[in-house]
Amino acid sequence: MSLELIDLSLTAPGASAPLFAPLSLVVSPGETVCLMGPSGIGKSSLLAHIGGHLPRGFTASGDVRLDGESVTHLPAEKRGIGMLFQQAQLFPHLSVGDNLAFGLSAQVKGKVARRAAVEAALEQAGLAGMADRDPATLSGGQRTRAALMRTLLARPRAVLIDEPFAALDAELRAEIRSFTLQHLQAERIPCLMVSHDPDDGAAAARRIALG
Ligand SMILES: Nc1ncnc2c1ncn2[C@@H]1O[C@H](COP(=O)(O)OP(=O)(O)OP(=O)(O)O)[C@@H](O)[C@H]1O
Repeated sequence: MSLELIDLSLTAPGASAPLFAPLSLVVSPGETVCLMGPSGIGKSSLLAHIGGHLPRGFTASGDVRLDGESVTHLPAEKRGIGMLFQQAQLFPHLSVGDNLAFGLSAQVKGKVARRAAVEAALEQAGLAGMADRDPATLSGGQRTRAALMRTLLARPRAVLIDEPFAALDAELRAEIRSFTLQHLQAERIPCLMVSHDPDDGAAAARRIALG
């Protein structure tokens, strides 16, 4: 799987000029590219655009391709792109296991197979036995790992992450960062990560600056 951006450019509502110079980039299978740049340059808006969630009023030009196929005109739910944010968003009304099952690809059929896939993902994330827990009872690091597993279970074609480790303390941040990047690499999923943290940049395969 690869994620390709071709001459991508965004203009904020009411602005007369694009936010940044046209961006062209290929993110290879399993590669994580860290996107850096000053506050307000449009990093989060760029991720939103790639994911198909660009807020109303923005205009965009250029193309987003997955494995060479243009997805620019597809709605978000048809792109197969997973997103992870700073506040690991688990549904508070569902158990941890049901949160992961919610992400699980429809390709996994049957109750038993789906439960086994969730159990295996929990175990990989060091969350074995926590399927029935309420997300509010998890630590920040456990929540982030659970959110990552929910994203991976959907078998995304690419993953976009926005400041995903910023809310964690320094020690946990390093652990969760390497856990996340290793999983994306193992699954050969291309990843674009927005971060201000130089350690995130150093852990990524490449760094690019918007400007
Ligand atoms: N709904 C909106 N209407 C008008 N302008 C907006 C809207 N949302 C964002 N912007 C503007 O678009 C620009 C890009 O915002 P964005 O959040 O993508 O930047 P960023 O690089 O992610 O910033 P930060 O690093 O501070 O999170 C900013 O200048 C912001 O003011």
